[in-house]
Amino acid sequence: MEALQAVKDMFPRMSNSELMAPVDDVAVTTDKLRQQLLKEGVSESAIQESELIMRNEFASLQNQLMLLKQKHRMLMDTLRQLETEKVDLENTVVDESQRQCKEVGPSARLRQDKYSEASASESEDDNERVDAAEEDTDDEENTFFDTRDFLSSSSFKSSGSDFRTSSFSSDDDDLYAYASDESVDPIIKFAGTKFPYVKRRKKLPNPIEKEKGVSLWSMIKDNIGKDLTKVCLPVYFNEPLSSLQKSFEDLEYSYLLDRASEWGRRGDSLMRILNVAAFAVSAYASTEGRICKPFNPLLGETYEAEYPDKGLRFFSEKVSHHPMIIACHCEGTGWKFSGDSNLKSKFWGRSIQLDPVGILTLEFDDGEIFQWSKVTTSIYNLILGKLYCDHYGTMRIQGNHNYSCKLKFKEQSIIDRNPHQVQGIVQDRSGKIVATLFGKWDENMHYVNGDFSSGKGFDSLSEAHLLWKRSKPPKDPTRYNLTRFAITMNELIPGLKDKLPPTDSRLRPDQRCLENGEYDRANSEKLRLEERQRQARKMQERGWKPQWFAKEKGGDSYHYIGGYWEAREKGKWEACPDIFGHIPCDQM
Ligand SMILES: CC(C)CCC[C@@H](C)[C@H]1CC[C@H]2[C@@H]3CC=C4C[C@@H](O)CC[C@]4(C)[C@H]3CC[C@]12C
Repeated sequence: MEALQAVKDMFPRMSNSELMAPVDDVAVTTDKLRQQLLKEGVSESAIQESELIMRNEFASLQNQLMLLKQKHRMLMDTLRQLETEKVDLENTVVDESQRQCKEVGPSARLRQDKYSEASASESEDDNERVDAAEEDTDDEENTFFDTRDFLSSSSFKSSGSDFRTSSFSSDDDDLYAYASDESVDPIIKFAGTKFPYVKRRKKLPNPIEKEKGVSLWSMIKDNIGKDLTKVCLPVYFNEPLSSLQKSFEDLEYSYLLDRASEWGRRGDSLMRILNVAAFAVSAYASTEGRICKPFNPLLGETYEAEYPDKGLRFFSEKVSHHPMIIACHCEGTGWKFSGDSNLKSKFWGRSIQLDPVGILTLEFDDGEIFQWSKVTTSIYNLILGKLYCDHYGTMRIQGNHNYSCKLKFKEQSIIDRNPHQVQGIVQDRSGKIVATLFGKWDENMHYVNGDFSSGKGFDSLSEAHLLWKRSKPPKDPTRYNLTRFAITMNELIPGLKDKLPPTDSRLRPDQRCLENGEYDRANSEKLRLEERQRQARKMQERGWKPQWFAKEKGGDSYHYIGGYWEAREKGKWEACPDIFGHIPCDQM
């Protein structure tokens, strides 16, 4: 926050009237010139000609000045707009770091020690960059060998043809990547693929209005004259998904959990944790090339995703506005996944660093539990250049049985020819490394048995197995760059609308308008809801409680209290307020 303030102070704030004021009339007089020329005995006509020349010269100078002033004004507005975006982004994804520091509860402390150290030091010295990845001074080597070189070598066997199922349309093949490894049991191969087919859309609706140009200026001019703090970021920067829906994106590759469940059932806990690790990495795949902001859900907004085609149902709710926390709960086939997410941010001028706080928990029906936290994400080029994000740091997947896993996400450097690398190891209770993982968070993950964490011995290596491969992008990519899975998330499939509570993200009007390409309406609806959301803090202070999640006794994390699907069965939504409509006076 301090850093943000410091940067803000760097921008001089001129009032709009100052900026728009016409250039003061520069009085140009030729009197002195005339007198001089008269003294020299120059003729009247020559004097008049000289005066004309002078006046013309000044007029063109004045024109140039006006143009410069106009350019200056545009630049100032651009700067202001950029500043607004920054602040808005902060508000959406971030919350007061101090508040969070104070609120570090037992569950947060459960996380890896190094990580908590990093967050604690933040309040002491906000300006010192604490790099979770660098901080990790573990015994193992930190070197990242070049997986690309390795993957392209002839010793690598498991790429080639991936597993395909016939029960899916041609569009859906490629979904369940699996090594062409004959030894893999077909039951494992088929785990997570034998679910009923549900017809879902393959593209977003065609935009009703023409897409607006990417020009920042087109948006700036709409905001001229507004108080900086009241300017809301135009909907143009949003993608037609809420953060609640975005959290469901982590489950795109849920078949990895189905496989993990099946492996464990057969007593192979190593294969189980390898699939869990691949799942944890796969959650990042959809962030590549995504540069729009998800909608910030309203307090109490919910999102349900019933996906029998993936053998799961997912539910999420925004449980707190300050700090912004989203809780989710997902029931799969043989497993349950839950967590709450809250982002701590640091602003570095041209980039923003987001540190997710909170633990994700995966519990298999046989009682095996895995817990991990997400790594740091940074968004670069906020001011100039192409916006992109990177994920880096160490992720520890802690299991309650035999194995635990450590995954390192390599931080991208400016000249990195091979970014997005992830490498990991699986250790047994005694600390022995039993398997090595490697890949890229936006491409694939492989494993080899044994310890290859130093990268040595890879030449002689003949067996690397594919665990996960990112599925191909949609046929009709939009400017939001949504994955095929994300495209399905805001769809109101036939019959669904009647079953939803009034709090579901799919019913949020501005988001729906944006999806339909009605940009102007989307903007005005967004303004209305944002105005409404300003009441949220007050509501929370007056003891507002989430509907479907509750804080653990003495803990800090939210847990699903149940009842959502039961209420849905009965259509009992009386307790769900109409959050997208107009606010009743008694709640103001
Ligand atoms: C509008 C302009 C200025 C900014 C656009 C910012 C985009 C790139 C930001 C806004 C919110 C961000 C997301 C917020 C939260 C998470 C969860 C984290 O565990 C992985 C990264 C991820 C998924 C972020 C990816 C980048 C993201 C989508």
